[in-house]
Amino acid sequence: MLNLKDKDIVIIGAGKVALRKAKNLMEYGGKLSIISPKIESEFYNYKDKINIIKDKYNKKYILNSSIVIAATDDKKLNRKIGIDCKDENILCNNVTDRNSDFIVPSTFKRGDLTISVSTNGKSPSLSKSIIFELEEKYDEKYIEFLKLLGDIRKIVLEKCNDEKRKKEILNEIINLSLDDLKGRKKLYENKSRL
Ligand SMILES: C[C@@]1(CC(=O)O)c2cc3[nH]c(cc4nc(cc5[nH]c(cc(n2)[C@H]1CCC(=O)O)[C@@](C)(CC(=O)O)[C@@H]5CCC(=O)O)C(CC(=O)O)=C4CCC(=O)O)c(CCC(=O)O)c3CC(=O)O
Ligand SMILES: NC(=O)C1=CN([C@@H]2O[C@H](COP(=O)(O)OP(=O)(O)OC[C@H]3O[C@@H](n4cnc5c(N)ncnc54)[C@H](O)[C@@H]3O)[C@@H](O)[C@H]2O)C=CC1
Repeated sequence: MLNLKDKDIVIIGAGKVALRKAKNLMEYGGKLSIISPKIESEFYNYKDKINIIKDKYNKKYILNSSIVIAATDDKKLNRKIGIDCKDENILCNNVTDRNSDFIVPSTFKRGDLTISVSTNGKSPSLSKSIIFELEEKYDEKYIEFLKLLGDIRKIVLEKCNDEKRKKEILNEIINLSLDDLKGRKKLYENKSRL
């Protein structure tokens, strides 16, 4: 998982695929710019968050960025953008090439839980379908569940010095129900040592 806060990310092309990648990246922070002569209209809904530049690709636009997404419908141009990025030591995701610097998995989030699936470029459709199944299993309840697990873990790390017991507790609590987890949090909060 990359921490993209304050990183400059440039997306070349502003069609449907660029829009999907942009929405995904917005969830991770980062300063997004898009460069394209034609802009998918939905991009303008995010004009406070995305710097929209209506122009053809030019190398000057990628200089000083950390990550570039080559998302035009011109395979040759996407490849050229990849080469420019290599020259400048910038990581590039090419949406028309399975072998670019990195590929984007299918992803969903439940609070701090992130689930991502990749097929290493073999079948993006399969990634999407597996994510669809997992979204049903890991529903909205996991937001609170994970928050409680995080709260309890903090208490256990502070109050338990026995490494073996610490591990046992942290391994065990993931199997509790939401209500039992709430009870456990109260119990541990009221103890001075665990
Ligand atoms: C290598 C990779 C590079 C990258 O983009 O990072 C790549 C490449 C290519 N995708 C193509 C096609 C499609 N991609 C999708 C969908 C998604 N593609 C995504 C990622 C990736 N796609 C990376 C590998 C991920 C992995 O390992 O699984 C997802 C997971 C994430 C995202 O894009 O955010 C997102 C699901 C989002 C969701 O969950 O909703 C669909 C289905 C749809 O749109 O409904 C289709 C049409 C059906 C099909 O082909 O399966 C083509 C052919 C283009 C052409 O020639 O026409 C190429 C180029 C090639 O293969 O060379
Ligand atoms: N990796 C992936 O997840 C997927 C990739 N694709 C492929 O991705 C490519 C893009 O697909 P879409 O977004 O649906 O196409 P689209 O037609 O909606 O968008 C293409 C964009 O590229 C821009 N563009 C063209 N020449 C440019 C230039 N010189 N400089 C800057 N921008 C330029 C256009 O202005 C347009 O905004 C296609 O080749 C498609 O086959 C398709 C599906 C999924």
